[in-house]
Amino acid sequence: MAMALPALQGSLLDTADEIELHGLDVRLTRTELSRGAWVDYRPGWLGGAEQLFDALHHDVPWYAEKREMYERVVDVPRLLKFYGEGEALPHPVLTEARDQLSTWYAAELGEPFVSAGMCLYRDGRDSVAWHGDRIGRSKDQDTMVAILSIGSARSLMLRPRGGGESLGFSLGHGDLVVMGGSCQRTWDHAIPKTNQPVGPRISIQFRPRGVR
Ligand SMILES: O=C(O)CCC(=O)C(=O)O
Ligand SMILES: [Fe+2]
Repeated sequence: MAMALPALQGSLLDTADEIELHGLDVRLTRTELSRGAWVDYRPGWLGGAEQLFDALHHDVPWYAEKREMYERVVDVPRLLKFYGEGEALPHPVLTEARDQLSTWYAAELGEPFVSAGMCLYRDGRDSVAWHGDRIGRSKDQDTMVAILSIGSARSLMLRPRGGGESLGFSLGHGDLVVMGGSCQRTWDHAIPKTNQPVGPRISIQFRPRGVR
């Protein structure tokens, strides 16, 4: 039987979870991978991640993509939206996130993050297959790809290109991962499908100019 929540409890729940970024100066840990690749991980970077999820889920003009595979046209197993350099982002906290990342990594990266790619994984059947973000300069240059993750947690897996032991990060609920150094060309990453009953997840990938 459904129980009515006291009004006070409802309002407490609302105000406890404001959408806000925390700093990158705490709880950020770097994992050095092989061949000059590394990953930074900052759990809980964004507070109020579930509220931001609801806003983006509703406001972003998500589209489905198809691609050819073995001479058949198949659905890409996730929804997408891409915001290029200079395009307004669908929530002010994302502009703040991009700028905070640009400031934090300025010395190491030498240029700002400018684009925001977004993926919506509707359930455990949605995924992204093993790949590196190697369209553009990342094909032969070191760079960074920063991923803010909201909604349900999914595993981001990484493994050396050409084979080797993989490692994984559970990403959701406002967590940040930054893949850096040679990571895009010497390692691959994936969000595998899962049989677990998971809710939807949105990832926002910030990249510098000319990296895709
Ligand atoms: O959803 C993610 O965290 C990863 C997405 C990704 O690898 C990509 O869009 O290139
Ligand atoms: Fe990727």
